[in-house]
Amino acid sequence: MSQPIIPRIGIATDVHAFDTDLDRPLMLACLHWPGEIGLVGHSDADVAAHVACDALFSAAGIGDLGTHFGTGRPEFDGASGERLLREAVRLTAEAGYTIGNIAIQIIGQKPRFGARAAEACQVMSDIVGAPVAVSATTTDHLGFTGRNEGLAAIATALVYSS
Ligand SMILES: Nc1ccn([C@@H]2O[C@H](COP(=O)(O)O)[C@@H](O)[C@H]2O)c(=O)n1
Ligand SMILES: C[C@@]1(CO)OP(=O)(O)OP(=O)(O)OC[C@H]1O
Repeated sequence: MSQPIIPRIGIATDVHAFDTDLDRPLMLACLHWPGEIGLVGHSDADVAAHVACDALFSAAGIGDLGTHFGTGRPEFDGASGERLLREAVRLTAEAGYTIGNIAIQIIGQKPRFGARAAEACQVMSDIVGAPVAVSATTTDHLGFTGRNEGLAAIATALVYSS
């Protein structure tokens, strides 16, 4: 008798502060956001791409962002969210898992995400090779995201044994 396929869920959170260098470009959900202030990080600090990677690692049970892209890995200094996400997809497959979907929620006042949400979903889905849904919410001006000090993101991912 064939074994049932039991999917595995992963969860992740990430936070990055807005840069005090007002010229740093904002990369968010694998898109460039002209006119918006960028986030601080060793990489391009794409908080949405990072949570997607971390949720995949969590679902596959293969560690976390620091395990694979830690600051002890200088080859990832300045890496784009897209590069990290492609590598996370490769590592997930290498661990024997197919990706079902990823859901990401960005938390912050700015940028207003809605106008480019469909574009972000398409770009990230193309990179991952499975549906990626990206949405956004504010905290009604409460907390560090409410004060525009940075962005947070949370994500879940579902994978199943290939
Ligand atoms: N950075 C953001 C945050 C929110 N949105 C959109 O606004 C809707 C309402 O957000 P509340 O936090 O006020 O409930 C939300 O559902 C998003 O559609 C956005 O585009 N960008
Ligand atoms: C991506 C890495 C490595 O370049 O750096 P950051 O861009 O600072 O991102 P973060 O989400 O803080 O942690 C993961 C790091 O390993």
